[in-house]
Amino acid sequence: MGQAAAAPEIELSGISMSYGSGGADVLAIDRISLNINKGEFVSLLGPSGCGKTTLLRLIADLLQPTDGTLKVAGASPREARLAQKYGIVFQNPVLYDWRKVRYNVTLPLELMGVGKAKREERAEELLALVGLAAFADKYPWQLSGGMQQRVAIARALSMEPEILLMDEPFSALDEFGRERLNEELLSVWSKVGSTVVFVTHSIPEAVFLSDRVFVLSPHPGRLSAVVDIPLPRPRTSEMRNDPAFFGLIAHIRDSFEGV
Ligand SMILES: Nc1ncnc2c1ncn2[C@@H]1O[C@H](COP(=O)(O)OP(=O)(O)OP(=O)(O)O)[C@@H](O)[C@H]1O
Repeated sequence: MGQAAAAPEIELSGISMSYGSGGADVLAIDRISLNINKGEFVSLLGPSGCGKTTLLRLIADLLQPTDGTLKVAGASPREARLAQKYGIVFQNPVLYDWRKVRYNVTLPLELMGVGKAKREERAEELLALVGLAAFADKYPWQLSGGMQQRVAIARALSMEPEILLMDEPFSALDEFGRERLNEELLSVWSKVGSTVVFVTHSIPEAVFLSDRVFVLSPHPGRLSAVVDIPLPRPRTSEMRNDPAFFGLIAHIRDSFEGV
């Protein structure tokens, strides 16, 4: 796991993105260049409005840049999307309340025409992976917010995506739930090995999870620092009390000063 890979899996060069047209343009992203390696866990970190979601949507092919080039595994984001390379987890889990948990997880497989037996097998595997095997036949509304987000993660992993894009997935949870989900996400990631791009405005969350943190500054959104996180893996809850952990948080906080 980590950064030891050949060609970068995601390459952004000189990416800019403006919203709107005419005199009212908002420059959300201003000439951002960065590379993300295969199997790497990176965070996009910054205050509200710095363009984190925009950047994630550009990678996901949900938006087109106004300038610059973006490559995913050597191809365009469109080709990557059509090749099912992405799993996406949004801030709000967007589950279907009338479908049991197992059928929420298998929805993408159903849409792709995967047979029932295979779908059932995958649901069992994925729910075990996110620690929800016992909840397969519950409905989403019977689960806590954290459990619902675990269902959304299982669903995002159902097509075995090479790249997992996560947009502030735990921001609606309390501090305890968020820390637990951070640890669970790392345990899932260590098993699936996807490249993860994780959007957050929490410095401790970015430090705890990532191999590298891309720090963004707002108005317009620019890349202001790239911080390596050399904490060993697997990361444990005890590491949150480690001076090295606090040191990295302070270092990133300092990089915001003057922003
Ligand atoms: N559809 C849109 N039309 C016009 N401006 C937009 C649109 N979406 C985002 N913006 C603007 O682009 C900038 C970046 O927004 P973006 O949502 O990417 O930031 P963010 O860092 O994800 O913020 P947050 O943490 O609040 O979600 C902001 O100034 C925002 O107002």
